[in-house]
Amino acid sequence: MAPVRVKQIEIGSGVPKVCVPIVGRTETEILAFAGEVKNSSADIVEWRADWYEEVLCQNKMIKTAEKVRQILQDKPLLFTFRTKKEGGERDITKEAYAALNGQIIKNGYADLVDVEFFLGEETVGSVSSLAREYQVKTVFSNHDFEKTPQQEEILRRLKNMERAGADIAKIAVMPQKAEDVLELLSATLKAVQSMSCPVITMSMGKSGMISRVCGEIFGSSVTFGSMHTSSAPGQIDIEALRQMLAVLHGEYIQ
Ligand SMILES: O=C1C[C@@](O)(C(=O)O)C[C@@H](O)[C@@H]1O
Repeated sequence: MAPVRVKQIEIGSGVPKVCVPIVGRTETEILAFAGEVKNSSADIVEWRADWYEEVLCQNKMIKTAEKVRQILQDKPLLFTFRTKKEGGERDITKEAYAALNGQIIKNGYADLVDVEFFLGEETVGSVSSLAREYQVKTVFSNHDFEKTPQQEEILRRLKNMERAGADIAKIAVMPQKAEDVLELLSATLKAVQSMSCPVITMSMGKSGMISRVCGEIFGSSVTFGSMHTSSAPGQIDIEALRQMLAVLHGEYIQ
């Protein structure tokens, strides 16, 4: 598997990289959050733009994006509009989704963009080819907030993302029982053994929390941690998460 370099960060080698989502509804909230994350130990910052109440107002959105970029300076930024269907805050047409991501990519406001895989070939293809042109990395993603598909299906989706041109392939699923967490971890291990792009996986909720700390062993290259507000169930506070990653990295072995 070949790691992906984004600014000073290498995704897909060593300790999983910690990504903290900015989840603010107003520009004031978003910029304050960006300031806090900038000064934290986060390796990557995700801006969950579907939370922003002005996200579909092009002028305001561009101005806010420019300010976020300025505040974060050299911290890698992942831009994400999560659709309602996959657990996000609002709906969007495919045209508006492609236009929004296009604006962010062309203006150089993000280092990585999240591309929802099930939006279909046309949208995924147009956003990802633009990203490639502007040297922005793509994280193809899929989320199931209800259940966990079988490991063969999880693996199939990750591989399809790679085949469709993802720089990084991501899937988040919800466990209904402990076996579901094993299913996700098993699929993750098989993915890193058979794919060439890094993968990001997580089992959500409390029982899936273990999957957010063991990426160094089973292969998930990024883990999402929270700073006072989380963007998905089961996210661990960034400081506690750092410690758990350090323990599993072997830093506390005597
Ligand atoms: O895709 C993901 C993963 C996530 O859903 C999680 O479970 O941590 C959180 C989202 O903000 C992010 O876009």
